[in-house]
Amino acid sequence: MLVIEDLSRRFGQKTAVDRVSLTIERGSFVGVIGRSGAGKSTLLRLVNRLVDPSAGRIVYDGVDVTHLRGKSLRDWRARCAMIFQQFNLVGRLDVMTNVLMGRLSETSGQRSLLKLWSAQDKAMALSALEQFDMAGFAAQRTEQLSGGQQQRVAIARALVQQPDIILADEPIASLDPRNTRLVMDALAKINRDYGITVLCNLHSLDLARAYCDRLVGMSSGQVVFDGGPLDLTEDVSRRLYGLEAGDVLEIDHIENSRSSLPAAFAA
Ligand SMILES: Nc1ncnc2c1ncn2[C@@H]1O[C@H](COP(=O)(O)OP(=O)(O)OP(=O)(O)O)[C@@H](O)[C@H]1O
Repeated sequence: MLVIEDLSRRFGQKTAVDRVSLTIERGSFVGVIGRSGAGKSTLLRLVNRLVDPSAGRIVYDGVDVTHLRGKSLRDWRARCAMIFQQFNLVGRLDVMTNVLMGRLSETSGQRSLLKLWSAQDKAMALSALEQFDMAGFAAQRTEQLSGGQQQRVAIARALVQQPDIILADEPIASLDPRNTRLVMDALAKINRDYGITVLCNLHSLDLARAYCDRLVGMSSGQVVFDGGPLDLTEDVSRRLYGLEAGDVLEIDHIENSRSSLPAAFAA
């Protein structure tokens, strides 16, 4: 279980994340939603300590990871794999090598420098690629793949890391609808088949409702909504995105629109 307690991060005068407290159950698929600048990316980066908090704590399975350093920090980062909007793959290397990079924390520095991956690591990488229909591209240079294919390679790399948590920061932001579905399906598969907790920042409310079992809405660094997909009514969405009645929302298919706000919305 991941427990975030009163977590804040300031950048100069700006408070990007403001006293956020959340308890994330193991195996859940949590969507983090909210306007641009709401603090979603910073929250994910705080969890795997790419950004250090100004205040608050992050506790995983009873262990405080807020101030880890050195090897303990590297171990923690290996347990929470990050997936980025821009894939962060090495384009000139082949797909297989990129996936094997996910095994780096388990491989000695010398062996990884010499690319002496074990047979077990290679089998694991190939199996991960197979799961996302990417095994046929194993020997291809990564930069020759489409965006959606590259993101599936990034997800395979995250999977071989054998993480407890996947932090996906707008993983489908630059993809077309078909690739968007393939990438979201890949994350759903990881979550379902391996019980890996997924925290995923999303701009699309339709996707958030379709894939996540819990939605956390942020505004000005604070959590202002925390509920299930059905709680995300049109009223809630309008408040979250600060829209006036009549503005066009990207969610057109909300069936259960109610005028009263559910308890999940912290007024
Ligand atoms: N390294 C930084 N230095 C200064 N300000 C930052 C830094 N990182 C984030 N911020 C600010 O913190 C606020 C939250 O940014 P963040 O990227 O977390 O929001 P977001 O909800 O992920 O936005 P988007 O959906 O556009 O990615 C913004 O006002 C941003 O400008």
